[in-house]
Amino acid sequence: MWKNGERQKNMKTGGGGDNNMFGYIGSIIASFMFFWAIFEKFFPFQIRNQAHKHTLRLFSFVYPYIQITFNEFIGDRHMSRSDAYSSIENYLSSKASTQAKRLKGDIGKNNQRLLLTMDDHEEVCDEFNGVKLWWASGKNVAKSQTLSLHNTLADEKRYYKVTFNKNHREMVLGTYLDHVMREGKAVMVRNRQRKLYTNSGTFWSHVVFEHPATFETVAMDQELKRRIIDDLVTFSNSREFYARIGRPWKRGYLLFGPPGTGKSTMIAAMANLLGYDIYDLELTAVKDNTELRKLLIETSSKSIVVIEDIDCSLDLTGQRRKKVERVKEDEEEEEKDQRKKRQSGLKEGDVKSSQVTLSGLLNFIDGLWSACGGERLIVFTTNYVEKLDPALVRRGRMDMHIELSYCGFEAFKMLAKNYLNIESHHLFETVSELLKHSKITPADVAEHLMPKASFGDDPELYLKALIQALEESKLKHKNDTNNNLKVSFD
Ligand SMILES: Nc1ncnc2c1ncn2[C@@H]1O[C@H](COP(=O)(O)OP(=O)(O)OP(=O)(O)O)[C@@H](O)[C@H]1O
Ligand SMILES: [Mg+2]
Repeated sequence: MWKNGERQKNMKTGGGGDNNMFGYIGSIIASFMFFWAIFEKFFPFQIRNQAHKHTLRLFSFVYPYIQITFNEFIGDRHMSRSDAYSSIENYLSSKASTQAKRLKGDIGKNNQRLLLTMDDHEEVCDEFNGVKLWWASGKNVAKSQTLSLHNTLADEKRYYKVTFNKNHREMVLGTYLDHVMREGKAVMVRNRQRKLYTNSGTFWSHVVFEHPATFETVAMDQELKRRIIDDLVTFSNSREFYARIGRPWKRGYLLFGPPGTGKSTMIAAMANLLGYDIYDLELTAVKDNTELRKLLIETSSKSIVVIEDIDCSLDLTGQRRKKVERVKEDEEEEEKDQRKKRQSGLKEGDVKSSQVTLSGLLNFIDGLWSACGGERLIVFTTNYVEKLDPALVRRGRMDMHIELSYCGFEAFKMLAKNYLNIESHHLFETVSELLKHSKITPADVAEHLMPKASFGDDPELYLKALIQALEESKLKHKNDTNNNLKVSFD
């Protein structure tokens, strides 16, 4: 904790580049206070008022510091909590936990972690670009409204006050306070309870988002995984870059691959990596382009807008597919449609009246209003990438195309480590050979590695069951290839 004396000592020893003159500040202040006390006792109000004005002028002339106060509540009736105050509170929490002697702890309504802040009348020191600043918390207690004859309401007005040398005025008012606000908001975002939004009509409703998936648990090619993580992290740190080149701060990802290869799981891992909310946009529940635009405007910054199974949601000629009339291509898709309909609560009649078009969706992705809020990912998933209109997935709209495919040996090893807690086994070689000749998804492999009472803790039993499934899959794959050959000879 920084005391006033220490602050002055630091200024003298080069902390702020001042000379010895400031060593006398303490005694000057004490003398002023002494004279002021006498003055207040013997002179009338008008003279005192004038003298006060001049004293402040003189005081600010010799006082080498500047102070800025941030009040907790703003507005005439102090009804709303200041965003700046909340940002500072979050910004200072890490400093408070290491420097302050008295702390306050709380889990706010939307917080998922405990937030430690400094208690009233504590002080912490901060350093930015080699410049020292002192933050103090305080409160003014004013007795305001009288509730009854005997009761008074003590009105506590809390504030943060930052003190710094006047030589650094420009830097503090410019970059430093900007940095505090931004960092404070980032801490707030990291601490908040994240949400999963779904749309019904023009409204988003949400539940708390607590998906356990992380990139460590997603089984896939390691090199591809590293590239995706790098891309995401670079994106989230590129605010200035996007501002400089004049592009909205957003990035599009297209995830494609067969069912059960981890597309939805990866979206959850992305949200967990960056601490974003998810907006799961159900296009079949959106009436028209206007409604689509309205929904987008309501999404917040630091979020992922997801459209799952994009090929099922849009007719790629530009008109929405009429689901009721659509010829079902196979049983798998039919099941998916039923699921979508159930999720969105749509009746068949509703679907016919929907008019979201491909161009409406393109505007949704890169229209002017998509820039509102900033820092947003748009993720499409599909099982059939070849069915998508090239305009929809061109670079700039969908910046990164990620193929999630059948389970390879590397992905298997990751699943074995996560599910069975083993990194090697004599059966791994057999699994590796079989994986080369069978098409099995990570979801299927994971299913075989799920705990079973009859297998207990013995990894060998799980691996043997998996090997059997792989052999069956290999056989099926071989038969399918033979059948295809027969057709082509006819
Ligand atoms: N690559 C993977 N790594 C780890 N687990 C996976 C992976 N792929 C699938 N799984 C497991 O399988 C389940 C289904 O996966 P997920 O829902 O992500 O598939 P999907 O690709 O979205 O399928 P669909 O195309 O049908 O939506 C998940 O709960 C997850 O546990
Ligand atoms: Mg999915």
